[in-house]
Amino acid sequence: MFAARRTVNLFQKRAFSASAINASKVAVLGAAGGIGQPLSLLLKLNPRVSELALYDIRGGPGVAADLSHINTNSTVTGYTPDASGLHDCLSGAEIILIPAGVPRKPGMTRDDLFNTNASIVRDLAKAAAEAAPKAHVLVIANPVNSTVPIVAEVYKARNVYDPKRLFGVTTLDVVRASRFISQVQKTNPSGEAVPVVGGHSGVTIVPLLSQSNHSSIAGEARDALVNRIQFGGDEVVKAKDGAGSATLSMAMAGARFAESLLRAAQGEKGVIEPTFVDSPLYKDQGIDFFASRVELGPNGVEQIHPVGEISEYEQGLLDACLADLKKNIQKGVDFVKANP
Ligand SMILES: NC(=O)c1ccc[n+]([C@@H]2O[C@H](COP(=O)([O-])OP(=O)(O)OC[C@H]3O[C@@H](n4cnc5c(N)ncnc54)[C@H](O)[C@@H]3O)[C@@H](O)[C@H]2O)c1
Ligand SMILES: O=C(O)C[C@H](O)C(=O)O
Repeated sequence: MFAARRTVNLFQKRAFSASAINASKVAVLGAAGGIGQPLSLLLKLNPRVSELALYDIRGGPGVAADLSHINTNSTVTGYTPDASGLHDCLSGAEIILIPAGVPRKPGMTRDDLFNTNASIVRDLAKAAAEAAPKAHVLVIANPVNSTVPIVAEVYKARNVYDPKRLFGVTTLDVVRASRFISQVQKTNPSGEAVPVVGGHSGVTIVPLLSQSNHSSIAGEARDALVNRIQFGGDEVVKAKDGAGSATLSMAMAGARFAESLLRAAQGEKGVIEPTFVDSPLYKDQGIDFFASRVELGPNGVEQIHPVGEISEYEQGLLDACLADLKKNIQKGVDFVKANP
């Protein structure tokens, strides 16, 4: 009898301390969309998430009701644009993921989404800056090279900008890179790590095969692999034939990034993810944001890793990247200045 009671008490104590460590509210803005739904599903399955707050201009409560029946401990609440919906969704959030915005159709570049998505991201950033200024903001909406600077400008204008807490999600590029190289080399993708630096569109995506397990890939095989990694998004857009772009692989990549951030926030050391952040690496060339390997910590960015040694061929890719990136970043900054 005594032993049984003691077991229960120990269990309760362990359960309490686990939930205290893991209490994390995560908000998804655009939660009813192609990415938002599977991303929210993966977050519902993540035991590090204690509260899931789902916002969309349409359909948030339905997605929340559906996910709330899954037998994991986290609570799920759906919010609409009515009354204080967005504010309530964001309030108290530690992580805010933004997949809200329109996806590409065949023939479009990510930059073609700017006119629609810039104002969506700006308005969501305004709400986040007010309701949860200390949350980590993970921008998925394209064009990431411009939408991340948009969020930064919105936060700067409100004096709440913390460069360590703003991330452009470029995880899908390294997910693709490890998969594509494994297909060429006939290896297990989980053992492949190809650093991808720069930004998240076309030539701004710079895979560093020289730093992979297969540094000897050269010639046409190398060129084809680099091209596939840079334009992997187009493959999906073409295959979906007007019905959007990558959603399921993106949900996996976004959930992986959120999980890494939560692991780091909960004290794990040495958590490294590629991400597009406010970075010192090319500021001397007027480029304020750059994706490279970033060590994450409880306050977000802990350490930004340099690009490292690269081949002459990769230096050519990097030069092309930097030229485009500079324009993409400036476009986002100018947008907020002209449309505060
Ligand atoms: N970073 C990446 O690697 C990556 C990968 C894939 C897609 N994307 C981008 O993610 C975005 C979303 O893609 P998707 O396939 O989920 O699109 P989608 O159209 O399926 O879903 C977008 C959702 O956003 C919602 N939304 C629109 N305006 C909103 C607002 N103001 N507030 C809240 N919600 C709003 C819509 O109602 C919709 O549910 C696109 O811009 C796409 O290009 C980025
Ligand atoms: O290709 C797109 O437009 C979506 C996304 O950026 C991707 O890389 O799949």
